[in-house]
Amino acid sequence: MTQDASDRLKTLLAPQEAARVQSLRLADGRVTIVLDASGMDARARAGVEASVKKTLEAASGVSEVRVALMADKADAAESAKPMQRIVAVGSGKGGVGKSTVAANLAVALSRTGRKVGLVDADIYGPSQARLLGTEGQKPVAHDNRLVPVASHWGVPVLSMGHLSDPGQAIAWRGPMASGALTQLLEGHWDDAEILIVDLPPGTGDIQLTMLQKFKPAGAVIVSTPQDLALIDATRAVELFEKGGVPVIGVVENMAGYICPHCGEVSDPFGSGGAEACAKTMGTPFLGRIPLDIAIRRESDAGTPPAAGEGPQAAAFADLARRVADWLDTN
Ligand SMILES: Nc1ncnc2c1ncn2[C@@H]1O[C@H](COP(=O)(O)OP(=O)(O)OP(=O)(O)O)[C@@H](O)[C@H]1O
Repeated sequence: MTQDASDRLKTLLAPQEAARVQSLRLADGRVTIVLDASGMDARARAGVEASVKKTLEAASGVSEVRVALMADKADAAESAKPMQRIVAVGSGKGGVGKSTVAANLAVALSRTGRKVGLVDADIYGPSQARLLGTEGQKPVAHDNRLVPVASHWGVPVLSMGHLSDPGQAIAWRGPMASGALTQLLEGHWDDAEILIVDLPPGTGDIQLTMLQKFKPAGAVIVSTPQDLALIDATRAVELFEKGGVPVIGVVENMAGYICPHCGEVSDPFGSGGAEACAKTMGTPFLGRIPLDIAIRRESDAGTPPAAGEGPQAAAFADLARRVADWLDTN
């Protein structure tokens, strides 16, 4: 290829792309271009690669474009890691189904093809080992870090429930509990793009450690429709917002009970409260999960309903889609 042809192709690139060109060759219509990608994260690399490819493919005399991105070793190691984002699932109040929503959100996101891990940060009342059917499995340590336990549902998980005996009460003080949370979060989550973290209810040490140390990308708040639960949900939203963690939205769980015998829908806890509450707070509403005996039964059996078919799975798939959309655009 002549220098002229090389220069001509280079001038087609945006100046910031042209500045990164280390070599550019054209042979038999095929362009091989090497770019210096030092200091760029994975997203920026992908963006530059796509843009350069598109520009050169449109040039006359070019039938194929091969882009190679070169970086120093530290950069290359960093770019090999997938961008991992933490989504915290919280609630102001216990028993509203936060763990159930966290487990099924993880499974539903994984069904969309994303690589998802699940951390049970509910140190005092861990339930994810049961919900994902991994009770009795013990994580091994590698390089002083825990290796997540594989589950049947494509979602690896780490929980205090894997480390303590079932039914054993954990009575740690705040700093110890925060230390345990750190170990769970700093496990070998290398493959996970999204880490769903099931927080304990309320606004204590664990939540603060979580916000300060691990900076979740966003938080999902779970509430039932009763007024009292909603007041607590408002507090949870405030905690995250004060901590600089954007609230992805509020989910209403245990909404609308469908009688398994006659099919009549009733609202034992009221209905629409979480949507109205989200509106008042200016927070997105992420949808409703029905109060359904099948959800409790399947969850207790370690078979997350989100992994199945039918309306329960559809409700969690809908939630997962909203969370994924949020992550893609924020
Ligand atoms: N939509 C639902 N329909 C029926 N049962 C549900 C639903 N959501 C949760 N449950 C049941 O409610 C109980 C409490 O749920 P879960 O443990 O998820 O709540 P939690 O908010 O995480 O509680 P904790 O504060 O103890 O961590 C469980 O038995 C669970 O199976």
